[in-house]
Amino acid sequence: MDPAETTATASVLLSLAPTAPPTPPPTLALVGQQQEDKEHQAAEEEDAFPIKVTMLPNKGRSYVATRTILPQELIFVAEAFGTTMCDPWLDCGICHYCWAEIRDRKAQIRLPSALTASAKGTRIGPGTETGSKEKKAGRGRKQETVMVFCDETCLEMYGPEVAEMICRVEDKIRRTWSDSGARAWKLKMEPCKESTAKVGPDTPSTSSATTTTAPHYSDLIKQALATADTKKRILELSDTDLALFLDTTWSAFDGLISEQESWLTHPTTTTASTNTTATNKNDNQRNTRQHSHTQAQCEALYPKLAKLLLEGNNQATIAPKTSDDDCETIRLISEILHRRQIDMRTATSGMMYEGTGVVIKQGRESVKALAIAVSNNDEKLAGSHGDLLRGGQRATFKDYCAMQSNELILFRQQLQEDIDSQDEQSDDDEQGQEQEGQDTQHKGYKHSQESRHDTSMRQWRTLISILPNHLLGCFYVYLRLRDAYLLLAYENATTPPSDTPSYQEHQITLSIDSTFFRTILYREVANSFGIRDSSDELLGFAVFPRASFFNHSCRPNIQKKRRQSSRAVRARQMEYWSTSVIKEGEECCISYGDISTGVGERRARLDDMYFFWCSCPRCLEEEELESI
Ligand SMILES: C[S@@+](CC[C@H](N)C(=O)[O-])C[C@H]1O[C@@H](n2cnc3c(N)ncnc32)[C@H](O)[C@@H]1O
Repeated sequence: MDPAETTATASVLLSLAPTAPPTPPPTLALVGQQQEDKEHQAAEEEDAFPIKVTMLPNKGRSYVATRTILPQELIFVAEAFGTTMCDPWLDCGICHYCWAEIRDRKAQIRLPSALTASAKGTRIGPGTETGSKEKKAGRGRKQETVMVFCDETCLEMYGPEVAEMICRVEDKIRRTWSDSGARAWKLKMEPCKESTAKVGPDTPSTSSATTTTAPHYSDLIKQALATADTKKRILELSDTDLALFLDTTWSAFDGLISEQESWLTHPTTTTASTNTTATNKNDNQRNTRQHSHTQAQCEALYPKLAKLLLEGNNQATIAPKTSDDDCETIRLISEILHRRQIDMRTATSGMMYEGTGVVIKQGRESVKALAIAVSNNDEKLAGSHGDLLRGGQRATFKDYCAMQSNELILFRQQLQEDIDSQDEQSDDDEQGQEQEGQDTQHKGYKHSQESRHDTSMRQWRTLISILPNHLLGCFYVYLRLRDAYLLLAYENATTPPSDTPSYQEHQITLSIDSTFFRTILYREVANSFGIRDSSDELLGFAVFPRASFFNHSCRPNIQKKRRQSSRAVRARQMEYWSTSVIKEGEECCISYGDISTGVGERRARLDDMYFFWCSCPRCLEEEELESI
């Protein structure tokens, strides 16, 4: 079958929207008829989708065939919800929306410089990139953060405000965290406030509007240590207890950060406009002084916090620059956060996706609840996924949350690696820590002279010393992101309205808390797909929530292909094709990366990267052959 032909057919199938029948008068007979029509339509739609999500023993959710599938059938097309381009390829002539190499340089649009003009009325001019492989290799990359798009259509599809936001976030992420800058802010070590200011994604971090009473971080640190006070004890925790331990640890981290943030002098838009319009010289001087002081504070806060919270007895040193890998992660998280906000806006305006927004717009708590529901109730969720598929191609944040979170398994893997790599000396340290932990718990009188803050900080250091380095790396990325959002929120609050960036007009909220951060971060792990160009070079990564239910087999019956981008098909989509006859009820599997190696190597790689020991028919056969 010709791929191009089936592509078109599948698009039609996937965008199957029920044709609205003329609205009849509400008589009982017609209500019955409508019901029948609906059932008929549902049965037809069921036919259109040859796969459904189901639970399989030891494999979690998986797609299985709902009918016999013939070879070379296009099963479905998934659209990326979040993407991130590998660092060396940024600004090298790959469109950030459709991921096509930009050949027609006249149609190239660049961000952020071109955005303001384009938002007002288009400035598409000749680009400066050649798009050559030499450039792609990363040579000649400029320092400024830019995103390039084929043209206005691609920019529009990507979302100009999201693109601008990502460029601005990236500029902040790449700033150097220097000691000299950090001197401007002295962390306040006064007795802590009892009520912890919680800054959530729906509460801009510079706003003091919402404060919820949450346990104080000092209690949370104690609670985490009471759950487990050595690496080995953490490893022994059940899933539920480990989840609680991580929740408590991250909440303590949030509490420590939020307390310091709450000491900042908050800039307000009122002050900003007063500053620009005041005729009184003294007022102007006072405001300018206050602003420059606050800006210095904002710039210094997070570098200081990183030193205070991540260094200490863990012998970690804080990198002044964010690594390229971390920038890629942050770009992905930012895009997903902003897409969620667009979902919310769409839901609020009641335009599309009924149902979805009702849950999501309630904010952080709903996402937490949703994440818990997903992990506790996979079966129920699996059942509802047929609806998601039928709903159309465009994924939403709810779909993203439905993906498997790999936080616990990744944490255990990293902790085990840390333990394995410990030498005898560190084993001694561990025993020392164990002793110290017990001392902290049972012989509190030893430190009776300490202030409450000092005690908390000492206990915090004990806590981070038993966490895997990988988690400290996640803490660092989180601080970087919050730092960027704080600085941007400050800029927004102090920018005169006429210079307001478009993302502010669109009300993209600049804030994140650890619940959202973890929700996004640990679902990307083992669920994202590499995006490659025609010569198989890795350009970046994308998350396709609805494709994330394909399990792996070393003898796959489904093949994924990047949808060829053209002016007619403007999308960053992945197609899934059958490669053989698949019987009704049979599992539909893709392969996760290279399967050309031997069984041992394959299994080790899958275990390391995707956290499972492959027992597919091919692995079992090869294992048996090897044992003969
Ligand atoms: C992209 S997700 C696939 C969907 C997943 N099963 C779920 O419930 O969301 C990848 C994860 O699925 C599981 N998985 C995939 N293929 C598997 C296989 N052949 N055997 C066991 N587990 C597998 C692993 O936990 C892996 O990290």
